[in-house]
Amino acid sequence: MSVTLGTPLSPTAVKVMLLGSGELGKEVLIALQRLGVETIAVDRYENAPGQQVAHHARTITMSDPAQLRALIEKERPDLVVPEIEAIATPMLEQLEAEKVVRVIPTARAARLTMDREGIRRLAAETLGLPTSPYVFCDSLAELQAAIDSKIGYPCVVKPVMSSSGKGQSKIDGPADVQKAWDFAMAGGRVSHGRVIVEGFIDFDYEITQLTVRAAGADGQTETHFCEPIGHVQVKGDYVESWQPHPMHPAALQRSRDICKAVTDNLGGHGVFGVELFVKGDQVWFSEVSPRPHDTGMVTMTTQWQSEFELHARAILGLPVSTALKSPGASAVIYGGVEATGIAYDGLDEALRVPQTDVRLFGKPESFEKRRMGVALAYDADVEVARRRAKEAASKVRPRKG
Ligand SMILES: Nc1ncnc2c1ncn2[C@@H]1O[C@H](COP(=O)(O)OP(=O)(O)OP(=O)(O)O)[C@@H](O)[C@H]1O
Ligand SMILES: NCC(=O)N[C@@H]1O[C@H](COP(=O)([O-])[O-])[C@@H](O)[C@H]1O
Ligand SMILES: [Mg+2]
Repeated sequence: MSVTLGTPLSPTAVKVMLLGSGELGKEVLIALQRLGVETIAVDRYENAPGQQVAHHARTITMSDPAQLRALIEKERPDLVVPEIEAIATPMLEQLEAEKVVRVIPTARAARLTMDREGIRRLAAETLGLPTSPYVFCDSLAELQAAIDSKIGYPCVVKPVMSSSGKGQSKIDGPADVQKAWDFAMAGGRVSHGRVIVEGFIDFDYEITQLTVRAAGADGQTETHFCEPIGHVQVKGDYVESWQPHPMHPAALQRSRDICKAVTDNLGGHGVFGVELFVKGDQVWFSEVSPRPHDTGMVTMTTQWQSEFELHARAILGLPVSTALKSPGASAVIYGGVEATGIAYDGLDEALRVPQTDVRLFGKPESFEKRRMGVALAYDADVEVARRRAKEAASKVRPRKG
């Protein structure tokens, strides 16, 4: 097997198009740039983080199949790399079937993980993996009936298409049901009017198990596992992550068996962020992103090859190493204000916290709870790293410009 790369902006260029160019895509694009790949960053708004570092920036409605086809046919990338869920994935399947483009990891994987229903039914019903009990509902009445007959309280309601906790809420009793329904209707990325209600899992901890499918020397696909990433979520959105998260060997083995089953089925090459809930030796599959994961930003300080470099290498057919460099942690920097073109005070103070680093994503518009940056810290002691990452994040003070 020999992989050939080219020169960007020349006839030999290998061209990669990112569909979604937020903070995760930006890092994948930087990793691709370092290998001399020609990059096209697509997003729904202008000056998205990844668009600021790519050769080409395009702004379209990615959930519109006609716009998506027109752009891909015009740019003719070698690879299309979905970075968010809300994409017209059936169109990607068509284009892949017509051999117009290769989709990472596969168009089918992008479709199945585009909403919660495809992946949940695959994991629970086709693969028989343990998940929370769940029902999909199209109305408030169906939601109430599902809770009364099957799910019970407490439970969690989420729009079928949403991420980073948007539209998600926990229901503790009958008084919360209407509110949760209304919140889900307002919070989905594409309004579908459909939700999943899940039984609440009272886990000890949750992890992201980054799983990489990459070509081995003989051309066969190999599966590699990163050290487990522990994280804390508030209102369904990650605020803190660390690596490695200590696990009982039986729970770790069970986790990796689940990851292998899911990623073997989804196929293709690249990084998968498999989210798992753990209680004692019991492990539940929650969901999977067929791409780098937000909690995996910690790998920018903990691994020799970050999850973004791993993704870039794997999709290009290059070898990967998931070796840990140092334990470490990440902590999110939220916008805190509603404004465009905000300023960030306190970077010097943040970086004076030992063994830390900061990424500011450069998002053109800030919202109170929009993730605008992340602080990273490494230390032999993961608890020290967690403290320092949080301290560094707290020193960065976003404000109106
Ligand atoms: N059934 C459940 N039981 C207990 N906690 C849950 C359940 N479902 C979700 N959560 C909590 O909410 C978090 C976010 O849920 P989930 O990953 O489904 O949302 P999301 O919007 O897809 O988030 P992201 O895009 O960041 O992965 C989980 O990491 C977990 O902390
Ligand atoms: N959990 C999924 C996730 O973290 N996705 C990341 O957030 C961006 C959207 O941010 P925005 O909502 O601030 O535009 C996405 O483009 C991706 O990088
Ligand atoms: Mg999640």
